[in-house]
Amino acid sequence: MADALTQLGGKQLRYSVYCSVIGIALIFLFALLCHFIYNIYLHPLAAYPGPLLYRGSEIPRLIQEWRGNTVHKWAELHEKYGEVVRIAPNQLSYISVGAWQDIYGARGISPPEAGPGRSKSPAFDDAEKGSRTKKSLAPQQMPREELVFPGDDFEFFAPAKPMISCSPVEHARHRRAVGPAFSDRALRSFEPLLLQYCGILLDRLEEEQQKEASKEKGVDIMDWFHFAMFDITSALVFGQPFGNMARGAYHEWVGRIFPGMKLIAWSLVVGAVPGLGRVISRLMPRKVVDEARRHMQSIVDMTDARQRFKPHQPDFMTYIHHAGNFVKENVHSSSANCLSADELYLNSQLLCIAGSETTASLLAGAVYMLSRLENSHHRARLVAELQANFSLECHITPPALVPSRAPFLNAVLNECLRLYPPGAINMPRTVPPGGALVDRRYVPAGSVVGIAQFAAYRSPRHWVDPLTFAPERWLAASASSSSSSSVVSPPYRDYYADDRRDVFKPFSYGPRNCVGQSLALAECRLIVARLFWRFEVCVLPGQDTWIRQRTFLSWEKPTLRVQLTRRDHCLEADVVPTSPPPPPEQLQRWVE
Ligand code: HEM
Repeated sequence: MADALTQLGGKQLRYSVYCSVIGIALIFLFALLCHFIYNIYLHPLAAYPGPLLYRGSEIPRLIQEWRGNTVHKWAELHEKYGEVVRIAPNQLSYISVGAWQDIYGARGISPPEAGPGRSKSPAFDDAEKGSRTKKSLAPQQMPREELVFPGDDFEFFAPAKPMISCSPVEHARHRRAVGPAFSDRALRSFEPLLLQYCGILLDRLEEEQQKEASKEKGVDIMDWFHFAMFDITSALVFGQPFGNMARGAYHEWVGRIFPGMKLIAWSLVVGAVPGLGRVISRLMPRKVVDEARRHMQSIVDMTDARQRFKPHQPDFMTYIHHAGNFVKENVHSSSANCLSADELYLNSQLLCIAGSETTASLLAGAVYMLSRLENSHHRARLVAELQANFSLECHITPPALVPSRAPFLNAVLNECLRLYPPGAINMPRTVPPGGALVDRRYVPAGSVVGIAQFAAYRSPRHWVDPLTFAPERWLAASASSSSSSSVVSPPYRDYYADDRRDVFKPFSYGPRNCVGQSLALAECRLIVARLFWRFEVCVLPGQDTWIRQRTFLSWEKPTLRVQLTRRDHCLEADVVPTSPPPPPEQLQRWVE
């Protein structure tokens, strides 16, 4: 009897536990449903178009981020829904020309436009007042979206931030401190270093190609572009290279970058789910956290080591203003122009990654595009331009490759940046208090907005034959903007006349645009020109889908196998500079 009663009591208890769990789950689902319905019908962004699930819930966007599929998905959605798409309840993606100025421009908040059917929003009055009062404190720009990492384990040197994610006021100081390293004078002084590393890259590629194993398998030029660009940038940041090219393998620090990017991208997805971030951070294996700490410690060691010696040629640190290794305060006044030690470490890491990953993408994109069978006439035209201009490889220098002197080379690079932009993911900004007009429509404060470069550059709304690799479209641009019409044949000029070239800003725009643009272009022009001058480059079969890549902060680039054959014209030629490079003050300009 007692047993039966206990059994009955146990059953009842289990029953009431089940009921409570089901009840809580139902309440939770009901709350989610209400939130979904609110997002669809009542949210301030309710009037913006987009797929139902994306408008109602954050989950579909997070799934795309997790899968590394955002750039392709946003391109698909823009084709379906137009120039602005609501990709999450609180987030808008744009591909229109006007959005560049409104989101990234120095005046993040545009003046309201009076016009038919466009009433001035009361919220906009606040925005205008706000912008007037704040003007004296900071240049008006939309702040970057605050990224949420799970836990504090990956927030090294907090509260210091690197220039790419600091507040608008701090950002101006960072740019003043770092800017001199990218001045015309500084860039000219880096020329000997670029020539030296470009020479090493080509020689090492040639050695690799001659190895028995490479006869069939070819050379993985993707790895070699990574080796070279991380070597160049580390030589510029730390005064000495990582030594990837010398070793023919990744330096330990560089090797951690690629899985690290994926981990950061996934951490941001996890961090975006309320509550989940904390849980995951507690469960995060200590090994991962220790690895991240070691990674950051290497940056500190390399940056500190650079302060103790003077490299034999100028580098970024020759020009960057910083407050010395042990000064961590007193640099935060808005009129200062130097970095604290922590900021220097964070910016060293930023420069190292931003300066290498992106250029390696552009170089690989150029090799892939030019080597495709259907583009062989473009490759022939590039080689013809190089052969007409240069009889020796050592004559190919950054000043000799500016657009006015090597128009087709520059057109090729532009076309690669269009079809395969290294900064492909949306660069998110948060609309400041008071709201903003983006592309002539009001967007409330707190919304996240950004341009989808990949989608914008492949949209038939903006480009004639958008998916065709056609460097001529850029020659048409230069022909119409200059008096010289001899560089382009008339049919091209007419055919691509409707291209919206003003939407093309692969280095972004405004106060937070790419500080390394001129350096990046000089590096890529030099390497592509010398590579195609010296070698016939042939991508091995079976790699047609190489360009269909996922993105985890940057492109996840697979191997790219090529065969390199030295051209006849340089069998006998002198490919090594015979005289030492001239001193920097005698070098010509290579920024136009
Ligand atoms: C083809 C090569 C490159 C491309 C396409 C590119 C593109 C970009 C883009 C789109 C941004 C804006 C990112 C954002 O707002 O979220 C950016 C920022 C930046 N880039 Fe580049 N970049 C390239 C090469 C370089 C190089 C060579 C360096 C330096 C060595 C560099 C250093 C930076 C830095 C420091 C920032 C942050 C600027 C700031 O926040 O003020 N980049 N880049």
